[in-house]
Amino acid sequence: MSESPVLLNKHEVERLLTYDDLIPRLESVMGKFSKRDSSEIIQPVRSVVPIQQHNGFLGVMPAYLAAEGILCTKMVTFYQRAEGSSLPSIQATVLLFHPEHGNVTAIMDGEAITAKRTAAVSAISAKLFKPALSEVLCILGSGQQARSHYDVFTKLFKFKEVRVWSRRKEMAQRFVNDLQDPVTVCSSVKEAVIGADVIVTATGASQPILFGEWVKPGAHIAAVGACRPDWRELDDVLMREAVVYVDSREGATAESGDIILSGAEVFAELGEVINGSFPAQREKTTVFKSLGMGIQDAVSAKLVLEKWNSEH
Ligand SMILES: NC(=O)C1=CN([C@@H]2O[C@H](COP(=O)(O)OP(=O)(O)OC[C@H]3O[C@@H](n4cnc5c(N)ncnc54)[C@H](O)[C@@H]3O)[C@@H](O)[C@H]2O)C=CC1
Ligand SMILES: O=C([O-])C1=[NH+]CCC1
Repeated sequence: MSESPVLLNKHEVERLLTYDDLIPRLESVMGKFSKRDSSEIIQPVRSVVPIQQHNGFLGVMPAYLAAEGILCTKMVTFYQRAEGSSLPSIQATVLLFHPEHGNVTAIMDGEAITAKRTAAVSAISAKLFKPALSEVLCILGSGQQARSHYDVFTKLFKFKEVRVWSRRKEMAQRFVNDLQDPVTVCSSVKEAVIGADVIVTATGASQPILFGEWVKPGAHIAAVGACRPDWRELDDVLMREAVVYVDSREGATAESGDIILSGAEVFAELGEVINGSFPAQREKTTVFKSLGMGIQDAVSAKLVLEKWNSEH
């Protein structure tokens, strides 16, 4: 009879998962993934069950990392919520299994993992693609992802100015009120992005909100929202003019409306740049289109469990 799984709630996962530990593991696993060695990593494209009646979907995200001994799946729901709803848009649970025996070893909250690993991967993209002189950070959206991106981007990089825009100005104001450092609240997307060197799009938009004509040449955009084949955050001009990087080519061509509907060409995966097989075109305008990957959840969950085990 196997031992009962460890149960970890959001508070515990948040406490145990630090960006300093997470970033190197994500860099390593993204690099390995891009080598496409199926004896090392198996990660199918996310299975998605649309719940059209309620503006949501259920995604199942399994992954097996042989060398690391990680067998994992995340189950995640995303519901487009009314502004100010008390329920989060993303709710998730992550299961870790014993790869040899198949029993569940841990069941943990996936909200904190999703928030932190997505922001950490965007930060890796910014490290590689942002202009050498990056003074202005702009965040579009004021939800969970906006906050985790603010946290890790301002932890890793020094900006002279940080701007935030949200659909309702009071939500942007609420976001800023929670922070220690000054952040400019902008009244329009245009005002927020003009002159910005790094732009994070982390909204629930399903139509473009960011237009290429406003974007400073050479800027880097970490595009986190619009994770359905018919949803957009970025317009055709931006998608076609920028050098487009993705987390996974298969995920991007199956799920990203920004890529599918604009017809933009994917230049490389983040992992291919990490591996040195494709260049980081830092001097050009770059888009990193993130959809999220099971391997990112898997290494995050393993890290959380290792930390928890070291304390018990
Ligand atoms: N790439 C990835 O790995 C991940 C992507 N996501 C995506 O990131 C986005 C943000 O997620 P959360 O921060 O968790 O959600 P959230 O609900 O906490 O925040 C959503 C933000 O988008 C804004 N928004 C909603 N609809 C909008 C519209 N039509 N136009 C402009 N702004 C709009 C809201 O005002 C809010 O500021 C979602 O699209 C979600 O699917 C979430 C998790 C992982
Ligand atoms: O990777 C992820 O968990 C998600 N991507 C888009 C919605 C949830």
